Amino acid sequence: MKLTIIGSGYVGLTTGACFAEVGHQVVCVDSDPDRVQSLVTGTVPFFEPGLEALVKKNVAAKRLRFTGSTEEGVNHGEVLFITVPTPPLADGSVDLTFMEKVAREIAQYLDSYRVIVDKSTVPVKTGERVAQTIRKYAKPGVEFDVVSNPEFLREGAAVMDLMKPDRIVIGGNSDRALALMQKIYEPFVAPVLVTDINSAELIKHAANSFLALKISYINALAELCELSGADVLKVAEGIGADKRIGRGFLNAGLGYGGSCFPKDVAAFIAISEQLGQPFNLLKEVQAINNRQSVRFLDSVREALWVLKDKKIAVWGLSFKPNTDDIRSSVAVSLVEKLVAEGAEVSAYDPKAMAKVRETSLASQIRLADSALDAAADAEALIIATEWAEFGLVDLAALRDAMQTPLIFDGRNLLDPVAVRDFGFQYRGVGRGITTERH
Ligand SMILES: NC(=O)c1ccc[n+]([C@@H]2O[C@H](COP(=O)([O-])OP(=O)(O)OC[C@H]3O[C@@H](n4cnc5c(N)ncnc54)[C@H](O)[C@@H]3O)[C@@H](O)[C@H]2O)c1
Ligand SMILES: O=c1ccn([C@@H]2O[C@H](COP(=O)(O)OP(=O)(O)O[C@H]3O[C@H](CO)[C@@H](O)[C@H](O)[C@H]3O)[C@@H](O)[C@H]2O)c(=O)[nH]1
Repeated sequence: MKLTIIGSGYVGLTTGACFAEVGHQVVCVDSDPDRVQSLVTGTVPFFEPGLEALVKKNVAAKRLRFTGSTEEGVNHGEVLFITVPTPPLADGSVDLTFMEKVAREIAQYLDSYRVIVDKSTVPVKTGERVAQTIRKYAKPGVEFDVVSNPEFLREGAAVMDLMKPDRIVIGGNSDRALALMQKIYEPFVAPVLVTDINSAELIKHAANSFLALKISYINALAELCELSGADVLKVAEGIGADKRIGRGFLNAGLGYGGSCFPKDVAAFIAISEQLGQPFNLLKEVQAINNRQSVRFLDSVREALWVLKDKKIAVWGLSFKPNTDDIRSSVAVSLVEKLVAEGAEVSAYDPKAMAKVRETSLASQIRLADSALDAAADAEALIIATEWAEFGLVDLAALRDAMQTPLIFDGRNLLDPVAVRDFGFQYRGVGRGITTERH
């Protein structure tokens, strides 16, 4: 089928490449000329495992191309997927100006029937507003349908998540549109859930908020583990073995970050308030999440007393491993807090250094060439993102490189017993049982 994706970011580009991979003819539109130029020359402007190869393969097979022209995109696709940003406003509610603008742009070029699919994460009832906007600005009589098809991919595993999703959610009320959507997803082996448009929109915020809730639940337990001498990893294993609970998203640490959870939990709270039923449980989810990094910094201060002039190494700057994305990264905000207190920070990330260089933080810290280089002469090491390579580091070399062998493991990456055997003092999150040497 002929498909158009409007917005070629993490979601748009991965969706476009995966649709092309299963045989659809895809045009990806983006309003950023630099991004289009980069994609035309085969360069994906962010790191996502497997994506660049998939893009190149499908461009070469002439199933995927890029343009800056929405008109070209609207003319090409029988179905138009909107994947533009839906960032937060200061009060937590969603800024829908990108959505509204795209709706107007589509309307301007609409000449014959199209399905307009909202894949961006939007508040419930946005589909209705998109339809009203298109109706208002389109030529009289032109036919179209609006469908909601939320995206559940995770960065770092985006291609796999799109090719083999747990489920595909399609919300709409037109048989014609739903039939086209089913046809698009036919090559994907996944259960398809068809709903009304409002339910589909709500599912996305409900899913992300529930995952964030699981993380805050385990982080609240981590605090109790520290106070009681229990080990949160064992507790997570013990409760996660119950199929009704599940082990996923029970990793205690510095809390959730990234471009989705913080904004989507805030959005769901704002949506619930607008609907007249404040979702107070989610406010506690946010509060626990914020407390994690505060508690973590407190433990660093407790060990080093004053942070001013202390040499602190930080491993990991991306918001999670296998991505170079530093949007709302807890690691970055932790570094900012250390810098604000006068610490001398040396940081290293396997993929995010280029993105950090584009920020003002770059001039305030030392950007190291490797994990060991970051740790040179450090009085403490903080693990802020659990990149696999940090778990494979030569512990003897690390101990010898550091001024003081002290590790704060914000993601429970290392084995406390193993690092203690190498002479380190170690502090994880929620690992009360291991705070003493046995
Ligand atoms: N990143 C994720 O992991 C993820 C996963 C699921 C859902 N989402 C949701 O998907 C949406 C997009 O997120 P993202 O991370 O891909 O964003 P992104 O910032 O990576 O990409 C958005 C792209 O849209 C382009 N754009 C903006 N306005 C445009 C317009 N008028 N016409 C054409 N292009 C335009 C931008 O230039 C940018 O390239 C958001 O609603 C987000 O919440 C994101
Ligand atoms: O047990 C866990 C799992 C995750 N995290 C943190 O949670 C954040 C988000 O992680 P993850 O969900 O893996 O990454 P995202 O790419 O942000 O994906 C989430 O957000 C996307 C955007 O909406 C959704 O599509 C995905 O389904 C949803 O998992 C990161 O800071 C992680 O460090 C934890 O602290 N503990």
